[in-house]
Amino acid sequence: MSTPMRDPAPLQRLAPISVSQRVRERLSSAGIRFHANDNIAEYLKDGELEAIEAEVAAKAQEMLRALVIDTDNDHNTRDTARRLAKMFVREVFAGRFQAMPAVTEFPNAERLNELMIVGPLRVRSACSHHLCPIMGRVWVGVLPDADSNLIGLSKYARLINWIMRRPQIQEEAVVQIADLLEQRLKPVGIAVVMEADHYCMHWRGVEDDGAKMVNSVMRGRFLEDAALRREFLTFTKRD
Ligand SMILES: Nc1nc2c(ncn2[C@@H]2O[C@H](COP(=O)(O)OP(=O)(O)OP(=O)(O)O)[C@@H](O)[C@H]2O)c(=O)[nH]1
Repeated sequence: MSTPMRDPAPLQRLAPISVSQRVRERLSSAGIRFHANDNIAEYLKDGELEAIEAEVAAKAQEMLRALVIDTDNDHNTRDTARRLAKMFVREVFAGRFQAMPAVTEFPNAERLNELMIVGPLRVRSACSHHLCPIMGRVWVGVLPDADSNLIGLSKYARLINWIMRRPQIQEEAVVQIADLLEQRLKPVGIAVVMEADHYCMHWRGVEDDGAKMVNSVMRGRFLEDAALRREFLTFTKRD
């Protein structure tokens, strides 16, 4: 009498799935994009970030092994996988996993309607292509009206760094910054200029140490009014 073949499907269904797969499935079924520079904090449950960090550490350990590094006997790399996971999840890419910093908005009680400029603000990121550092500076120009909100000066740095602490490309980073500030401040004009060093060009690849990228977003009155745009750009004159 032959033994009936076992159907492997029910066992596969019971196999535990990784935390990252669980979160990816949750995001996909909600129709939420999870590109490198998107924030997914709202879709993480208690304890999942710790589990993601552990999963990243296990995968990083595999990568070190694939690079033929003897992590068992090399005292310098024994703990590197754990450090990499902590760095990506808690530090340099924390802007993907943490909720937006709290920002108090104040009414524009004195009806300020003149150009305000904040900067240069230091920003650090990494390119989405090679995960090499991007180190730069950002200037923000805001033209408020009576209906606009004001925010504390330090909150510009907090919001911008929340966006930059994700794998980015500079063209998308400046747009995300302008979108967020526009949403919070409701100005009649917003301008963002970013100047950055890309280590994927300095450290590797073409190995050009001097090249920088400068780009900007101009919206509302900054688009319509050349004199206003010039005034802002004069203040952001880079050395
Ligand atoms: N447009 C843009 N490109 C970026 C940014 N950061 C890095 N890059 C570039 O992204 C590109 C990635 O291109 P690929 O050709 O796929 O990668 P690669 O073959 O490793 O490129 P090389 O750097 O030329 O060796 C490189 O040219 C980088 O210099 C950014 O913020 N904006």
